[in-house]
Amino acid sequence: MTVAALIVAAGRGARASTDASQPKQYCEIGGAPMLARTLSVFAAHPGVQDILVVIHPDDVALYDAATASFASDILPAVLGGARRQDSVRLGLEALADKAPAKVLIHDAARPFADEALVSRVIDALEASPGALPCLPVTDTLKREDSGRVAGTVPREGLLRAQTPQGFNFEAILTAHRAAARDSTLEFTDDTSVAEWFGINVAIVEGSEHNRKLTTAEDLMIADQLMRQSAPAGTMRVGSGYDVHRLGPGDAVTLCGVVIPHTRTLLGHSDADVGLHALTDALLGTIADGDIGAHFPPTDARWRGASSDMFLKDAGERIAALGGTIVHADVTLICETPKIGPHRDAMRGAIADILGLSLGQVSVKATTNEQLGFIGREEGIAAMATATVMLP
Ligand SMILES: Nc1ccn([C@@H]2O[C@H](COP(=O)(O)OP(=O)(O)OP(=O)(O)O)[C@@H](O)[C@H]2O)c(=O)n1
Ligand SMILES: C[C@](O)(CO)[C@H](O)COP(=O)(O)O
Repeated sequence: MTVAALIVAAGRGARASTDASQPKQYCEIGGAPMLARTLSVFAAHPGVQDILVVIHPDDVALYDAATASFASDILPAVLGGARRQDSVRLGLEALADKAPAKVLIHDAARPFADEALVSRVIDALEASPGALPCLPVTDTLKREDSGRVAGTVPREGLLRAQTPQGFNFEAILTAHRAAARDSTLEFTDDTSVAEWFGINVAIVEGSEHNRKLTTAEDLMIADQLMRQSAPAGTMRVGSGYDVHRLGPGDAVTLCGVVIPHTRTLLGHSDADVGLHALTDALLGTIADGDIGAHFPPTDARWRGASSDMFLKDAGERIAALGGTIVHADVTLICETPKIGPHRDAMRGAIADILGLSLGQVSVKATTNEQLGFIGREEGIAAMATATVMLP
C-alpha cells in the first residue's frame, strides 16, 4: 500500500498574529522552523513514500529556506487556496498522478505529531477508508453570551479532532472535488468533508503532544518547552583508536580492570588500550590533540603509569571548557581474554574516573575472527566514541 503525506502550510496564521512576513509555520520552535519539525516526522516514517507540501504563493522563499535539508525527500511544493479545504483539494489534485493508495492530510501547524501516531492512522486505514486521531474533551464546556456564562454543554461523546487524518486517496479526492462545486460549503477538517460525502471514518487515539499551534501564546509555550528539553550548547562526537602488542606476562589491564591472562600488553604505561582509545575520543571532542601530545611516551614520568590519569586529564580538559560528557562507548577487539564477565566492572571503572553514571558508559567487545595480528593474538586493539556537550 503506497502512502502519501499531504502537509497543508498555505495559511496566514492570523490568530497567531506573528510578523506578517513570516507566518507561524515558518517561525522557529526550539531553534528549527515549525514546518521543518512537521516534515521530519513524515520524512522519517518508514510507511510514508511521498510527501507534498501546499504553500502560499508569498512564502516560496521562506519555504525553500525552511525545507532545504528535505529537498530530496519531498515533491515540489504546490500553491494553496484561500481556505484550508481549498489548499487540501489542490494538494490532492497535485498527487493524483502519483495515485497513492492512501493519503495522510496533516497541518503544518502541528509540529509534534510522532511516529506512533502516524502508524496508528496508517494501520487503521487497512480496515477503514478513513481514520481520524482524536482525544476526549477533558474540560467542562460553557456557552458564552456577551461575556457571561449562558449554559453548560455536555461533553460526553465529544472529541477533539487532530491530524494527520488518513483516507483512501481516491475517496477523499472525489469528496473534495464534490465539495468544491458548492462554494458555500465550509469544512474545517477533512473528516468533515468525508462525513458530508459519506466516507466511513474510524477513530484512533490522538496524542496530547500533537497540539495545533494556533495563537502567539501556543508558539511561545512550544518554543520554551523545546528549548528546555533540548540540551543547551553544541554536541561534539569524538573517536579514538589504539593498539598494543601482547608479550610475556600474566595479566592485561583493559578499561581500568586487571584481568589474569596468559600474556600482558606491552607499552610505556600500563598499555590499557581501552582507556587510551577513550582518552583520544574525548580529546577529539574538544580538538585538543591526542594522548601522545599530552603524555609523550618519551617522558619517563609516564613509565608504567595507570591510564586512569590520562582519561581523568581528558575529562578535566572538557570540564575546563564548561563541557559535559554525555556518553562514552568503547569496543575492545581481541580473541582472548573474554570481556563479557568483566564488562560491568569496566563500565564502572570508566564511570568512576569520569564522574559518569553507569548508563552513560558502554563497553563492547568483538573478536577479529582469528584474522590478522589480533587473530594471531599478537596484540589487542580498541575503538572508542565519546559524546560531549559544549556550551
Ligand atoms: N488557506 C489555508 C488555510 C490554512 N492552511 C493550513 O491549514 C492548517 C490549519 O491550521 P490553522 O491554525 O487554521 O492555520 P491558519 O489558517 O494559518 O491560521 P489562522 O486561521 O489563524 O489564520 C495550517 O497548517 C495552515 O497553514 C492552508 O494550507 N491553507
Ligand atoms: C484540521 C484541524 O487541525 C482539526 O482539528 C483544524 O480543524 C484546522 O484548524 P482550524 O483552526 O479549524 O482552521
